[in-house]
Amino acid sequence: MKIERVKSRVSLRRTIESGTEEQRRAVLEIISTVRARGDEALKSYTEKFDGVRLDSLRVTNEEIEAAYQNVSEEALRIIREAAENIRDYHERQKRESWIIAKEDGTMLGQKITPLDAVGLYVPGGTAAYPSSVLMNVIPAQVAGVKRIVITSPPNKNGTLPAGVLVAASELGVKEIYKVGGAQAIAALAYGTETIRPVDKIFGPGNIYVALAKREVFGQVAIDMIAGPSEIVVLADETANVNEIAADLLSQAEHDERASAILVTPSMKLALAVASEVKKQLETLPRKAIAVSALENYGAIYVTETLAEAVEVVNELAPEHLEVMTAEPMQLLGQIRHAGAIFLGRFSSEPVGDYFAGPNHVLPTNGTARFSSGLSVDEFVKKSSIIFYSEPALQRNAGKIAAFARLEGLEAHARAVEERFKK
Ligand SMILES: NC(=O)c1ccc[n+]([C@@H]2O[C@H](COP(=O)([O-])OP(=O)(O)OC[C@H]3O[C@@H](n4cnc5c(N)ncnc54)[C@H](O)[C@@H]3O)[C@@H](O)[C@H]2O)c1
Ligand SMILES: N[C@H](CO)Cc1c[nH]c[nH+]1
Ligand SMILES: [Zn+2]
Repeated sequence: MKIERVKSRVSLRRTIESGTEEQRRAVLEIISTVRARGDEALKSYTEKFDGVRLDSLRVTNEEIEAAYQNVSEEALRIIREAAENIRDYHERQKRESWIIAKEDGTMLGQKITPLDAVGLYVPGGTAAYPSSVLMNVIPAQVAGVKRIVITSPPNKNGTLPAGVLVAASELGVKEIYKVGGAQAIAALAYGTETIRPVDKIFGPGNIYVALAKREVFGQVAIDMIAGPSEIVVLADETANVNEIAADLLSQAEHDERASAILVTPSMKLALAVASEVKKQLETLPRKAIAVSALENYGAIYVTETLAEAVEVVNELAPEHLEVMTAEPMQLLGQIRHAGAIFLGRFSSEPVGDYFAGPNHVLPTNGTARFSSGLSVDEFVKKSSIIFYSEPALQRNAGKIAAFARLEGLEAHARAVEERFKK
């Protein structure tokens, strides 16, 4: 890993991928074909891109039962325990509707209503994560969403990964479709004979999925366009070199565009971590991916002081931040921008990816400066409630009408005055 001395003004912000002209055109064509030809379009795109002709798009009970045969008892127990932790954490995010009554009889409030139907896209390939099924479905359930749909591209045998099916089934998700790419997003947004449309689409995917989500935004809501994983470790000379190296690699192995950065005031630690990362890479099954990620998006930044290192972290605004210093709790107040903050040496990043309870869908590309991880809030909407009593309106009618006339909106003014015409 490259070692660089820095003060601040460092950035890991990559440009959000907008795809090539050809990819954008392909996505537009896929969406319009799905709108025109429905299920038949889904089946023919699945044949073309995923190499399998399906008779039926929906996952059957038999497929779910077969999936259970391919997941060990132990894995099942772990999925269940993780799900419990995730549910427990998200239950605390739940907001209640509220209403207040004033002395003059006015009542004001906010009504929380879950979305009716959401769709979760689970990417195919090696990135099919059962943990992401838990992280998206559980907040939806806690919010009270009634209809939760999962879509994912089938493999060549016409099935979905066993772990994904088992995780979905453990949560009671019944509507699962074997459709991937832009065609899946089009089906969720506009509907086909088999797939009824949803109100909001969640989940990551490749460039075709990302472009399709952007294209259908407006017809439906979307969560975010998530970028590749990122980790920043903030450490001082007291931190354990092997543990830092292992944690950096935990995110570098995700994707060739993943980013892993150490920020430290200790040159001694920087040198030791650089050499330990090299050593640990040798035995990693996903070495090629991690090497490429570290070459292009990895770095070790050395600052003069710990305070400067904290400033660099805030500049980076990483998806995941690990604080491995003598007193991690004392730095918490100074950290302004990070999707998730892992404190101390026993809070390794994968603890959050799988098990602790907070969501692992987090803001990337420096967007932690202004946005937050996935939560129950993204699965509800808020309606304001207004009840004005007669005396309350009488007392304020003149002011409201005057405000309306200030904007030149006479009908607004008259609507209020109509109540008190003599
Ligand atoms: N940020 C996260 O949390 C996170 C998590 C998991 C995966 N991911 C990302 O998800 C992606 C997974 O990618 P993937 O490709 O394996 O699976 P995917 O499910 O995203 O895409 C597969 C689909 O892409 C479509 N496709 C492929 N080639 C096409 C072409 N030439 N024209 C039109 N459509 C085409 C096909 O319909 C296919 O079904 C990766 O980019 C990975 O980084 C991100
Ligand atoms: N670290 C990823 C999000 O950045 C989530 C994940 C899923 N499985 C393993 N990790
Ligand atoms: Zn991860």
